[in-house]
Amino acid sequence: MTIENVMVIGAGQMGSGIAQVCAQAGFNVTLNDMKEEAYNRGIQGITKNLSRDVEKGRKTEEEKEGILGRITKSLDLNDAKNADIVIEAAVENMDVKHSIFKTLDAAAPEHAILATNTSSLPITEIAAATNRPERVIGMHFMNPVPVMQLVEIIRGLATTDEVYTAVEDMTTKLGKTPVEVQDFPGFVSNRILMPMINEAIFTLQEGVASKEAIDSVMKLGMNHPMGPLTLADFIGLDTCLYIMEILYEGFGDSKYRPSPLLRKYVAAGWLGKKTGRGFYDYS
Ligand SMILES: CC(=O)CC(=O)SCCNC(=O)CCNC(=O)[C@H](O)C(C)(C)COP(=O)(O)OP(=O)(O)OC[C@H]1O[C@@H](n2cnc3c(N)ncnc32)[C@H](O)[C@@H]1OP(=O)(O)O
Ligand SMILES: NC(=O)C1=CN([C@@H]2O[C@H](COP(=O)(O)OP(=O)(O)OC[C@H]3O[C@@H](n4cnc5c(N)ncnc54)[C@H](OP(=O)(O)O)[C@@H]3O)[C@@H](O)[C@H]2O)C=CC1
Repeated sequence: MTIENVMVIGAGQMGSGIAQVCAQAGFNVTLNDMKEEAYNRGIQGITKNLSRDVEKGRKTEEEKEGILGRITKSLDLNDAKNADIVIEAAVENMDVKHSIFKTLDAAAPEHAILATNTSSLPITEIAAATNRPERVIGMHFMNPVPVMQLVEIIRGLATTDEVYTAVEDMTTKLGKTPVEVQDFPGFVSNRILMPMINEAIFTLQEGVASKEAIDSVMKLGMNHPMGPLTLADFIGLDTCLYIMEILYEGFGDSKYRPSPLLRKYVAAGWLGKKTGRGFYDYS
């Protein structure tokens, strides 16, 4: 199948990054959020990234304008009527995703693929909200989207080979590397990454070392580009907690219990970089 028109749901850090890389690759992009302010914030982020590319001589001003010109604003999920693929990147919550997928199923053309950028929620369960589970798939980008190479592609129970191949081809057109993964809690990326982050939070909670020391150990000792607490702030502590809860519930194994300190920070609204405060202060 041919993909020309892409709709992205959610203009947060992931949705705006996905919209940027799709527009850069020449796709027509409709970027949707519930609120105009959220859409405007998303476009501001994209514009900032593209302007940096122009300053560094990687793009011309015309290319930047061309990319921005391929992104159209949407505040209504019914704008999916022209989409060949929808990539959902709203909040990590099953009820929200179910409601979005139900609406998209009614609004999008029959041939359209409904993809989700979920970090951990079961693709099969999201697909069950639609009448087209064979056209629902996980397309899991990494943060920051314009920089990271990987897209995990997750098959739901009913996903067809045709849909898998179309998403794999699109991923390659975006300049990214697709990796096939089955539908299990946390897939591969977050099943391995998030318990490490959670353990770092337990280590902090138990007073084993300061936050700076914990991050330094993993940066200098293991050559990670960011320490685990800085990375948690970067991902969003709410998203980290949602993922740990999915792992804990999905496997029924106490080794995945979220750290109480993580719960406390989320309850306080300290969600990391995006709210200005998490383990570190960004104000
Ligand atoms: C939770 C999930 O479901 C899955 C996930 O995504 S888990 C998170 C996965 N991501 C990671 O693990 C990221 C780990 N961190 C890193 O790789 C690096 O710290 C980083 C790429 C984010 C920043 O790299 P850095 O060397 O420390 O900083 P910096 O020099 O400012 O940036 C490097 C390049 O990335 C670009 N960059 C950094 N942040 C960016 C952003 N948010 N958007 C676009 N580009 C960005 C910079 O412009 C810079 O590009 P050039 O060198 O070509 O100019
Ligand atoms: N953060 C990360 O590192 C990664 C996250 N993901 C996944 O990507 C998704 C988005 O995460 P992220 O971008 O970090 O989150 P953000 O909080 O940055 O962005 C989510 C955006 O979606 C909007 N939104 C919420 N509900 C709806 C809706 N019903 N319709 C349209 N828009 C909606 C939010 O609006 P408002 O703010 O007004 O609620 C917000 O603008 C999640 O599923 C997450 O698990 C995947 C890979 C990495």
